[in-house]
Amino acid sequence: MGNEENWQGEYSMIGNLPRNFTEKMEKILGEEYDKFMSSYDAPRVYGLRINRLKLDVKQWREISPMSEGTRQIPWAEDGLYYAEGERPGKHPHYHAGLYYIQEPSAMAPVELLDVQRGHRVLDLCAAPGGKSTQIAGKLQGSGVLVTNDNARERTKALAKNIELAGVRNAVVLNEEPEAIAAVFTEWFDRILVDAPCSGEGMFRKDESMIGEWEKHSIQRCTIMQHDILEHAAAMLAPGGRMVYSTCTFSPEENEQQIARFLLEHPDFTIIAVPHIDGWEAGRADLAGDVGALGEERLLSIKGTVRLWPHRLEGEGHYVAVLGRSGIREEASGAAIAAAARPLANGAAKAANAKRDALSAGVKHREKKLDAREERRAAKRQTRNDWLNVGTERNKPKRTVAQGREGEAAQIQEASPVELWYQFAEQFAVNALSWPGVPVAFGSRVYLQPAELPALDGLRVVRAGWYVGEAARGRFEPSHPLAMGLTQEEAVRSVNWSASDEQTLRFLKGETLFVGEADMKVQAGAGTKGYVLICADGFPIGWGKYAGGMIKNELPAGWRWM
Ligand SMILES: C[S@@+](CC[C@H](N)C(=O)[O-])C[C@H]1O[C@@H](n2cnc3c(N)ncnc32)[C@H](O)[C@@H]1O
Repeated sequence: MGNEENWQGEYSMIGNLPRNFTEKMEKILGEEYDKFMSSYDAPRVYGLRINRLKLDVKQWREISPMSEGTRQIPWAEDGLYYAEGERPGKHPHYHAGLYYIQEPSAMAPVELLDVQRGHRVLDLCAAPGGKSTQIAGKLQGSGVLVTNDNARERTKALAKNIELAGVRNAVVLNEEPEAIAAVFTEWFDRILVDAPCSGEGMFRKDESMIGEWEKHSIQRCTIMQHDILEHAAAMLAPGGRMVYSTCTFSPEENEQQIARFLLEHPDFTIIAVPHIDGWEAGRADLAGDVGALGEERLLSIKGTVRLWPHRLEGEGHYVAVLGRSGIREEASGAAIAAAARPLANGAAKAANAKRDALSAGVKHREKKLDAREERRAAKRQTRNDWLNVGTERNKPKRTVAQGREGEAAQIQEASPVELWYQFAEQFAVNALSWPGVPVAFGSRVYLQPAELPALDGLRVVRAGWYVGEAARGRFEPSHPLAMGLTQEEAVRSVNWSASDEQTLRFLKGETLFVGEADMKVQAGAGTKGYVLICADGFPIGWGKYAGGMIKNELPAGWRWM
C-alpha cells in the first residue's frame, strides 16, 4: 500500500485501497471494475439540500449568490449539486438554516421513505442529522419525528442541526434501539435505519474511512445492523414502511442482511424502488445462501438499489425499502394531535391533562409488551438520565414570603410553563395555538408533540422544541425558538440583507446600533425588549432592544467563527 500517481501524474488514492477490498470489488463488478476504480480519480461532487421548512428551491435561487453554479440532483426534490470551491457553510444563509450540506447519494434514502404529513417517523441512527432534517422538511411541522443516535457525543450535533433547521416537532433521544422499542412498540408509520456500516462507499469522500474499515470488521457491522433492524421492526406499525440504508458495497451488509431480515420477518416485503438513471437494481445473486426464503422473495431483492460512484454523480450507497403488511388499528397520529388542539390561553394544566390522557391511550395500546420487555422497562425507570425526564413535570414552585402584617403568606411563583405562556402572548403571534404541548424539565420548557407517549426511562436530549428557560421569575427565549419562527410570527423584528455588515456583526456576537425606524413592530407593542434578528427575512437569533441598541443574545456556540 502507498500513495500512487495516476497516468496524468496526479495523486491517486487507488494505491491506498486495501487489497482484500479491491479483490472483492473485482469479483462483484466484473467488467465494470475498471470504471469503478477510475471513479476514485474522478473529481468529487458536492451537494446541499434546501430546507423546505424555510423556503423552496425557487425562493432560494432568488436570494442566493451561489445559485448560479448549482444543478438539480436527479433523485432529490430539494437537492442541488454545487461547484467545488464554494463554501456554503460560510454564508449567513447557512446560519439561517436555509440548507443542509449533504452528500448527494445520502439524500436517496429519505426520498424513498415516502414521508407524508401527519406521519410518526423514527430516524433510529440519526447523527449528525442530515436525513432527520430532510424528514422534517417533508413533515412540514405535522406529525412527529423521533430522532436518535446511541453515541452521546454525536447527539450534540444532531440536536444542533435539528434546531438550526427550525424543526418544531422533533424529540431527540440518545438510546439503544431496544430501549426505544419498549416504549414505542408498533408506533411509527415510517422508520429510517441509516445503519452504521463499514463505509466502503465513503473512501473517495473521506480517505480516513479506509483506516476505520480496517479496524471495524464487516462481520461486526452485520451483527450490529441485524440487532438494530430487529428492534426497528418491532416499532413499525402494521402497514408501515421502513428504509434500510448503508454507505457500503459489501453484500454482507446489504443484500445478505436484507435476505436474512425477510427470512426472519414473513410480514415484511420489499417495495421495489423506482428506476432512476444511474441506479442499479440490488443484486439477488449476492444475497448468499438463503434457500429457505423461496425464489420469489429472493428475487424481490432486485427491488432494492445500489448507487455506484462510477454510474452517477454521488458516493456509494445501498437502499432497501421494506413494507410491513396489515393495517394500523388505532386512530391516525394527526387525529390524536388534532384532538389536543388548540390550546386555550393559560391552559397548561388542561393541556397536560389531555396529554396524559393521550399518553394513557397509547400506553393502553402498548399492553402488547411482553413480560420480559416490561421488566426491562421497569429497570430503565430507575435510571437517572441527564434531563431527569419523567420527574418534576410542570410542578408550580411554592415559596414563602412575609405578608404586609409580618405574617408568613404563601405566594405562588409562576411555573416555567406559565412563564412561557406569558412570554408567548407578548412576543410571538398566535403562539398559543401552535401545535405541541408545553412541558417543563427543571426550568427548561419544550413544546412536545401531543401524541407522544411518556418518555420515562429514556435518555432524552431534547424533549421537543426547546423554546426557552425560566430564570429569576422571567422567561428567556431560546435560540432554537428563534430558529423555528418566521419573521411574521415575531411581534418585534429587524431584517437586513445577508450581505449587510449588520448581519455579519450579529453573527459574530457584536452589539448592534439601530434606529427605531429599522424595526418592524406589531401594532400595540413597544420597541423595547426581545427582537427577532433576520437575514433576507429569515431568523438568525434574538437580540434585546433598548435605546437604539440591540444587545446580542446569540449563544457562543452558534456564532460565526
Ligand atoms: C451512517 S451514520 C448516520 C448518518 C445520519 N443518518 C445522517 O444522515 O446524518 C450511522 C449512525 O449510527 C449510529 N449508531 C451506531 N450504532 C447504533 C445503535 N445501536 N443505535 C443507534 N444508533 C447507532 C452511529 O453513532 C452513527 O451516528
